[in-house]
Amino acid sequence: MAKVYYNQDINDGSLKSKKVAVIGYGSQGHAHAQNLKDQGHNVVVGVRKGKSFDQAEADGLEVLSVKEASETADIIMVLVPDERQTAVYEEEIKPGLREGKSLVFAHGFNVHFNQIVPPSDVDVFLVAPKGPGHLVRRTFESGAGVPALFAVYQDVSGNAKETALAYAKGIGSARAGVLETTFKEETETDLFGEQAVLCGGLTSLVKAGFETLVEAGYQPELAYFECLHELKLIVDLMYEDGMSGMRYSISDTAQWGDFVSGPRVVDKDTKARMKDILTDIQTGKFAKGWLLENQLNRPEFSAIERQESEHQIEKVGRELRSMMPFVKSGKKEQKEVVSSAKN
Ligand SMILES: NC(=O)C1=CN([C@@H]2O[C@H](COP(=O)(O)OP(=O)(O)OC[C@H]3O[C@@H](n4cnc5c(N)ncnc54)[C@H](OP(=O)(O)O)[C@@H]3O)[C@@H](O)[C@H]2O)C=CC1
Ligand SMILES: CC[C@](O)(C(C)=O)C(=O)O
Ligand SMILES: [Mg+2]
Ligand SMILES: [Mg+2]
Repeated sequence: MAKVYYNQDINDGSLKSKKVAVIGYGSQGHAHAQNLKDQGHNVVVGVRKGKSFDQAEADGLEVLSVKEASETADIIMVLVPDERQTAVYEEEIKPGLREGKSLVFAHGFNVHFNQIVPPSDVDVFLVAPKGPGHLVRRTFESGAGVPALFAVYQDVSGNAKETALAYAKGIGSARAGVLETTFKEETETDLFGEQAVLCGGLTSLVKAGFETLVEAGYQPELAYFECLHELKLIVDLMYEDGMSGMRYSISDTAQWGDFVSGPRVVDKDTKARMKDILTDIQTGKFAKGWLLENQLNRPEFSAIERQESEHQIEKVGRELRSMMPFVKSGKKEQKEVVSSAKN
């Protein structure tokens, strides 16, 4: 069994005397900065002028440029998008990265794929929450937490593991469980999970189900409720009590259909394709393609994003959700705070 660290296993005293720079104030950045601050840590946000800068100030945080924040902090957490990290690191973080400091990531991508080569006199580790940043904040505020992985890449001080665990506790992850890994394992499993199961696998499954019903003449609104809206309710049961817990709540008819039809949808060929996806991740083929797509200014990314937002399931969903005020948009909340801060 892997060792799982919880709050009571972690002494975060040493982190209290350090200054933490959270670079970037997006999905993960806003959650880390606010959670650490709420836990009594000394936090500065480093971000360029603009939307995020205004938001961080409106949230009551000390905000500096990336360069200034990196200069003043002992611990520098890099939370700008993966594809932009190398440029931001080279131009604005590296100059302030002196001996004795810690360079931290929430995903091992750039270090593992050799895009960022840290100097040899700093600690390098990652603390990677296993959940979207907006939920890292939301669960923290509700008294809970999102589990996280940590990995030490370089331990110059001899305290890198202690600091990583203290950081994980600071963002609330040790309320749920913190697990040790390596940069390689975190990077490859995170990419695999989001591509094959959590994001790519899921959206393709939902769309295929929706399209199958609509093409067979069923109402799109009904197909939306059946294939997307209800998914949360089913996943909530799995989150609470595992697959058998979910099956406890569904009808025996549904459970029999689950047993006999599920494996017809996800069969050995699907698993073989999952293995291909994993191979592309392990060999660096996926990373190379993603970095190239960004160098070209994201032509394919933008085209697919536009096409996806115009899919019938999205149009129907927007209409149906507007009639369910209890289904709150996390995105809307963020925008409202920014605009009210500017007014
Ligand atoms: N999203 C998630 O839930 C998860 C993310 N991670 C990892 O966390 C890291 C951050 O990802 P995520 O939170 O999604 O990132 P976001 O896309 O949400 O980050 C956007 C933030 O980065 C800032 N930014 C972008 N470019 C620059 C720049 N050139 N200079 C300064 N600031 C800049 C943006 O500022 P502006 O408003 O000015 O554009 C904004 O504050 C990644 O390594 C990711 O893999 C790990 C676990 C989950
Ligand atoms: C599942 C997507 C993720 O890996 C995450 C929220 O954990 C990401 O990179 O955003
Ligand atoms: Mg992830
Ligand atoms: Mg990820």
